[in-house]
Amino acid sequence: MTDEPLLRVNSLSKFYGSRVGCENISFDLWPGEVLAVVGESGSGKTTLLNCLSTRLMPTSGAVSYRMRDGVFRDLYRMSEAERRFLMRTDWGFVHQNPADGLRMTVSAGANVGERLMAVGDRHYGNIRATAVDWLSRVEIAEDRIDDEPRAFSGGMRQRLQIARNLVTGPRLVFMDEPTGGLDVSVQARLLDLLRGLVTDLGLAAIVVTHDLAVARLLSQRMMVMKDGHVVETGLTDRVLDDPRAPYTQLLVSSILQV
Ligand SMILES: Nc1ncnc2c1ncn2[C@@H]1O[C@H](COP(=O)(O)OP(=O)(O)OP(=O)(O)O)[C@@H](O)[C@H]1O
Repeated sequence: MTDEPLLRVNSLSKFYGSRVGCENISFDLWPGEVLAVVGESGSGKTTLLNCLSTRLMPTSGAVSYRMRDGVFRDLYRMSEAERRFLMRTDWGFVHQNPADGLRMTVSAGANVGERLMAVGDRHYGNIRATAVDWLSRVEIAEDRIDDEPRAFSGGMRQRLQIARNLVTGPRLVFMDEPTGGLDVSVQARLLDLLRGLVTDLGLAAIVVTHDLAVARLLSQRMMVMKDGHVVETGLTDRVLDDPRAPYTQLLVSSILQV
């Protein structure tokens, strides 16, 4: 274990004109740590996630990331090519809608395999074997490897998206409502699977969710947002069992429908 964080977020703000997206957000994320960002619709969760993953440029603030060589780099001062390289190799991004993270008209095997090719693997036999292994890890039968994801159920698509993201061994995964839009029984199974993978791989993750059960199951720490601001942060069990901010108390007692 290292005694340095993976990600350092410093006074991050994003405004859309005069409207606050998120404001003055600071935290450290440690290797292997899962942070849940919760809050009702419009609280700024997606804005924050998109800024952290450099899909969106913040208005002010800095985020530094500890690269594999141990050196911290300011994400917003990197070149576009460097950021793309990080996204291909060291990071994953799991979208709520699997169609946003998959190529729907190429086979399941290719969806996983092309990420390996993007990091330089050229050996067809290895790529296929690794793809088969990853499909089985996300409970997709080997005989579906040549099928396109559009022939898959919602749950299978989401599991495929997860395999595509994890096959390159990322150190940090961003997830935007990873179980949203699925049937409740499918959600429970997916959540179990995700929890197992995150633990086995020692992944660090930032998970945006409006579902406190997802936060409870996946994260060690959580951050509660309202109107673009963090209203409470702490260990997930502490925040859920003993919420201190009045807004968190409302959330936890389910008075608020988020
Ligand atoms: N492209 C945009 N242009 C202008 N305002 C935006 C834009 N995107 C988000 N906002 C505003 O920023 C605030 C935060 O929105 P954001 O989507 O980050 O919240 P959220 O918590 O992710 O909500 P949801 O759960 O509905 O996705 C809201 O007031 C929203 O209206």
